[in-house]
Amino acid sequence: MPTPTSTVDTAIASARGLRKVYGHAQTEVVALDSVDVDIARGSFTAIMGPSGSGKSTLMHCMAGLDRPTAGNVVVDGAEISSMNERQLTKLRRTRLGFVFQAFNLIPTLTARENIILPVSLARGRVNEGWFEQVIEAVGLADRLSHKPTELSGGQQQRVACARALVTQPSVVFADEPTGNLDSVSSHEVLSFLRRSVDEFGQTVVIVTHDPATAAFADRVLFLADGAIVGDLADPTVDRVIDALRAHSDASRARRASAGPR
Ligand SMILES: Nc1ncnc2c1ncn2[C@@H]1O[C@H](COP(=O)(O)OP(=O)(O)OP(=O)(O)O)[C@@H](O)[C@H]1O
Repeated sequence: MPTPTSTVDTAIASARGLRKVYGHAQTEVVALDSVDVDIARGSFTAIMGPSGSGKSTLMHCMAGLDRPTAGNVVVDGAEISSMNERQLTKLRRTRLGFVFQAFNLIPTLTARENIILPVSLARGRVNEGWFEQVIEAVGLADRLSHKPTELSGGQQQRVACARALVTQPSVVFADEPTGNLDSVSSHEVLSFLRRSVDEFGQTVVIVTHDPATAAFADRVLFLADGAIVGDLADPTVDRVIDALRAHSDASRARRASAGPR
C-alpha cells in the first residue's frame, strides 16, 4: 500500500524496510520485519500492540537508541542508521527528547537543573522564553527549586516532559510515560504532551498499552509480530479497544493457519 504523499511530504521521521533481529540461530528473534513508517511533523502518534510485538524496538531504532539490522531511519533530514556513536549521542541530545516510564531524573539536581540538563550537557544556552512557556504549560513554576524526592510521581514526570522539550526537539519519544502514574497524574502528563503538539507544534511518539492514553493521540499504529498491522486516525477509547480486539483475532487466525512450528 503506497504511503499518502501528504504524510511523506511533512514527515519528520521515517523508517524504510526496518528490520531488527536479536540473537543467532536457535535463539534468533525477529523483533521488527520490514517496517515502513512516516511520522508527520507536529503530530501525536501512539504505538500499540501485544507484549513482545516490537513497540519498544521500533521506538528505539527510530530514536537512535538501538541499531536496526537492516533498513533506514531518517529524522529531520538526517539519515541516522549510518551515524557513528558520537553523532548519535549528539543527535539524541540536541534534536530528540525522551520520556521514560521510570522518570529517570537526577536525584541531586533541582527540577530546574533537571529540565535544563540537555542544554547544559550540550554546553548551550537556555532559551528563557521557551523555558517559561514550557514551565507554564506543565504547571511547575512553583516547584523549580525542589529535588525529585520532594515531588509527586506526576510532578516528576512533568519535569521529565519539560526536560524532553527544553531543546525544542524534532521528536519527543515517550515509552509508557504514564505506566507508573495514577489516572489524575496520567491525565496531566498526557494533556501536557497534547498541548505541546497543538500549541507548540512539537512532534510526539508514545508507546502505550492503554487505550485511554492512545486516545490522546492523532493516530495509533498497531504492531503484531514485528509488523505494522493497523493504522487508526482520530482514535477514541472505544475505537482503539475495537481495533485491538480485531488485530488480536487476526493474529490468532494467522498463527492457527501457520500451524505448529
Ligand atoms: N535485547 C534483546 N535481546 C533479545 N531479544 C530482545 C531484546 N530486546 C527485545 N527482544 C525481543 O524482541 C521482541 C520485541 O521486543 P519489544 O521489547 O520491542 O516488544 P514490546 O512490544 O515493546 O513489548 P512490551 O510491551 O512487553 O514492552 C520480543 O520478542 C523480545 O523478547
